[in-house]
Amino acid sequence: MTREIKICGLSTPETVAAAVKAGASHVGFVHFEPSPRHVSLKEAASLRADLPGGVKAVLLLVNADIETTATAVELVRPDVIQFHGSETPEWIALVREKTGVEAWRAIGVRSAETLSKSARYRGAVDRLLFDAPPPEASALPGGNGVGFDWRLLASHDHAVSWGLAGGLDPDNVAEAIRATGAPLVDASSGLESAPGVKDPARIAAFCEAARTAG
Ligand SMILES: O=C(O)c1ccccc1NCC(=O)[C@H](O)[C@H](O)COP(=O)(O)O
Repeated sequence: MTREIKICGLSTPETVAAAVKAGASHVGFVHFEPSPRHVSLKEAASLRADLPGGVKAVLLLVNADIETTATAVELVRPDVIQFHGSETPEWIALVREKTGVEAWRAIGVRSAETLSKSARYRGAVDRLLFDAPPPEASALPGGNGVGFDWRLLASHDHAVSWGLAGGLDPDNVAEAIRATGAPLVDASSGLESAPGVKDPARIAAFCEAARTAG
């Protein structure tokens, strides 16, 4: 199995190029103004335009309304929309049907019950991204550099394609893969030298560690 690697929260051509060079299968662009990784739709479109064919563009939206979602798809032409708020299966299924764009839903994993309840997205999404929940009410919905108990995933019967996120970095990603068997890994803040500032060396190290994990 070729493990997929998503580098999220990219905002410059140089770091997008670093992710591509490192072998990322997906690059993520966050369109959510409170995030230090926020990019405008025009910036996301420009970054996306330079991607080679084999690397997919993931646009991160958080409870975006229909106008923003439609404009985002028209401008950015993402390969994937990652819904990272409280979006329902019905909403995601509607957007997916109307736009034809692959749909992921991030799930903040608090317990085994969270995982079992995520089955309600089956048929509405193409992938679930299991992430840590926001550490406190004031935190961002994602990109917090926080992990969760990977053991919950080891015993979960996955009904939907999935990926692992939350506090991953070059030093722990191999262990995360060994512990969960994740077919896709996703990282953001653990690859930064400062909030929103991606470090090309950490991107390369993360991709290498993920690629060579057992
Ligand atoms: O990265 C952000 O700033 C962000 C803000 C709002 C919603 C989602 C966000 N990131 C989504 C991702 O897919 C992150 O890669 C994921 O949450 C893992 O982040 P990290 O724990 O920092 O690696």
